[in-house]
Amino acid sequence: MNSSISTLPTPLPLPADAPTFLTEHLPSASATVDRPHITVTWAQSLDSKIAGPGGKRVMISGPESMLMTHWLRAMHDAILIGVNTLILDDPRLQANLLPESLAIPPPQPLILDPRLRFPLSSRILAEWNERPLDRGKKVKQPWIICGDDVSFGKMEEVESAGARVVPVPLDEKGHIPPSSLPAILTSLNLRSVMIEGGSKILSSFLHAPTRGSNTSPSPSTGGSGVLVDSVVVTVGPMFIGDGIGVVPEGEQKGLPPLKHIHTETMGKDSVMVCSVE
Ligand SMILES: NC(=O)C1=CN([C@@H]2O[C@H](COP(=O)(O)OP(=O)(O)OC[C@H]3O[C@@H](n4cnc5c(N)ncnc54)[C@H](O)[C@@H]3O)[C@@H](O)[C@H]2O)C=CC1
Ligand SMILES: Nc1nc(O)c(N)c(N[C@@H]2O[C@H](COP(=O)(O)O)[C@@H](O)[C@H]2O)n1
Repeated sequence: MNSSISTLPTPLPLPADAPTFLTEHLPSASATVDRPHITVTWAQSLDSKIAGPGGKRVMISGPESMLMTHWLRAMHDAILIGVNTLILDDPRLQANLLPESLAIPPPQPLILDPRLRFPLSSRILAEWNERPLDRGKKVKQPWIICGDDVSFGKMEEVESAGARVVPVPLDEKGHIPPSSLPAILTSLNLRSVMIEGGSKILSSFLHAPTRGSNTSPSPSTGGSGVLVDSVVVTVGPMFIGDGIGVVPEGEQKGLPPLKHIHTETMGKDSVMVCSVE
């Protein structure tokens, strides 16, 4: 729909209070629009669940690691979730736990939504529409990546409601192809993205083999063909039992080898930073 390139403000240099293990190991500061950095992140229980039965949201992260997640959000130009997470959790996707005095802008929300099921009642859209003075500072416009076969009328309806619609070709599964994400980010002038879930999105991006042959290795991880550069996982000391796994049932095979970079204890939780080999 709206094909104009957006201009993002240069992010503020991150203040000293960001966790050093993030600033040291996550290269979003050195990422470029031509070679965007892709971080995949989630919070899981000891039995590898990210939500409860029926996708019910569970607070896995304690206050310390949740604050870390908001720093992570602030360190990326964009935050990406699947449409099911939007529908089930109705998240805000801001960096609102960071001290207000630092005036750190939130990441750009990107929703992968092939059929454009985006609920017009969603909180991210309401906050964008209802807080005009906070635009760009505390709230960002939701950008919805959908299939290019969605009807023009539907796209127009969502754009009239205040979101931006970005149509792209779908793959044979009817998904946004993970391999197309770097080019999508480049076209949207975004240097880095934090993929936050849910389960189907985590699986599809972690299984994605390559970024394409014409891209150079990440300067910081050295990873050559891999799509995902960094993985940041919060592990909370709890069992969820029945619930949504990190990846859906039957998709545990073929996940990539990881290289451990750092583990930090944050309150009750462990936070692991890895690169993808
Ligand atoms: N603990 C945590 O860190 C997090 C937990 N969650 C939980 O995840 C659950 C939702 O997960 P899911 O149902 O798996 O939905 P999801 O949020 O992964 O969305 C899946 C949908 O995204 C669309 N999609 C577009 N491109 C895709 C691609 N390349 N691959 C896969 N899907 C693609 C499809 O329409 C698909 O149905 C919720 O219960 C939520 O609470 C979500 C984020 C973080
Ligand atoms: N880091 C983390 N820890 C948990 O325990 C979680 N349940 C999640 N969930 C993710 O956070 C989103 C909600 O974010 P807002 O606070 O509303 O911005 C939710 O949709 C999941 O993506 N994350």
